[in-house]
Amino acid sequence: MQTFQFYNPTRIVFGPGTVPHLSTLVPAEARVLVHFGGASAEKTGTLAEVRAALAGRHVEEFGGIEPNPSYETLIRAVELIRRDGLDFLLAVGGGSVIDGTKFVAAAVPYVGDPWEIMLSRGAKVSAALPFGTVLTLPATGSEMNDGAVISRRESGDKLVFSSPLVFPRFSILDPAKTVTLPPRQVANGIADSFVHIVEQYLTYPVDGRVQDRFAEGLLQTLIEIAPQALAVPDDLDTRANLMWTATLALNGLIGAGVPQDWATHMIGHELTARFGIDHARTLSIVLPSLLSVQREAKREKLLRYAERVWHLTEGDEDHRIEAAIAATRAFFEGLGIKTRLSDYGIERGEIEAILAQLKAHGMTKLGERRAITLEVSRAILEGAW
Ligand SMILES: NC(=O)c1ccc[n+]([C@@H]2O[C@H](COP(=O)([O-])OP(=O)(O)OC[C@H]3O[C@@H](n4cnc5c(N)ncnc54)[C@H](O)[C@@H]3O)[C@@H](O)[C@H]2O)c1
Repeated sequence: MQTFQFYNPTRIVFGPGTVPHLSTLVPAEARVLVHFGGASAEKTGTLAEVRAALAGRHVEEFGGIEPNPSYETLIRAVELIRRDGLDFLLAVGGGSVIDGTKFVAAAVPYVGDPWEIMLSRGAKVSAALPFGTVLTLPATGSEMNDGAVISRRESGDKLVFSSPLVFPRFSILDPAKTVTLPPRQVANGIADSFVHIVEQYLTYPVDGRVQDRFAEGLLQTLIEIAPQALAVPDDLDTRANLMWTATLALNGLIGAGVPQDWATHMIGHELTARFGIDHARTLSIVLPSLLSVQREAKREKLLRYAERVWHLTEGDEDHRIEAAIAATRAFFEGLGIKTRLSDYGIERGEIEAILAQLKAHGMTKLGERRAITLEVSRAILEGAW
């Protein structure tokens, strides 16, 4: 196992009916800005519950944080907070609203151009406003981690930053808040969580037995609950399992002490930035091809994945690896997610432009061994077409 530090200060308040806990979780004297996305938070009644829990406080609201939150929108929240002297943020929504809130939290006290936060990948963050979250979409793990992904529309960038200063103070995880999700978002959440786990598991062995078994347990849970989570929205036990799996998939625990890949994410971000494809769908396009191209580098873990996650024990090693990659693709397709670039109407000729974006963003040595050069990314994208 590799040397590591594990730090996670986010309080999780889990279970149906937990939104009223906001009344004690948000400091009484705070001047609060509630962040939300589109119409869903209002329509589903979650905002009304939040307002009721914070009645009597100084509370302002900022809606319209879009999926793949944009710098252009978030900077308006920064201006509002500075103007009105607000000092506590509450994100109500999925990963986009929470990520956007993290950026705003860091941007408000930032001296200089806040985009530098993204360009420095968070290294320049030295202060941030405190914030909590009410999660409505199990997918990203953003509710219990210190990372965020922000897009800049004018330049077509989609960049990641992280800082220990942007862990949420608390996150309310109420599975009942997910019953209104359209099937597309449920499928996305399952696929996103799945790939988060794979990024931290399917690398090379370092005898991290605890991490491997945590990861295998989470992957098996997703495979087991996916059909029911999609078919029966108000099965709260299933939704609770999905919610907690998605959080544990990316709260730092399973990745501590083991190598991590993240190449699928970095290539996927370029697909969202260029074509607007949902985050989880980009991952489902890239991952099967990446596993295929990287089969030698990942050989030992692929064999373990085949056996422990998919129970594939028949045939020789190459056959089992092939079958595990096919099972991964079939899992995404079974969620209703197409797994090829061509399924999204993307021309083969676009691959050069995607590679140019990767180059422009410094993504020229990706993966757990930094061995995914642009040439390897080209092979992955061609295999994904
Ligand atoms: N910070 C991280 O660690 C991390 C990890 C992975 C992905 N991300 C980023 O997170 C973003 C994606 O977040 P996401 O997958 O949570 O989706 P999202 O937050 O973009 O939401 C997707 C859609 O679902 C709607 N929605 C949310 N909750 C709903 C509900 N309960 N009922 C009905 N509709 C609802 C939203 O309004 C939105 O239209 C991407 O930008 C991605 O890059 C961040």
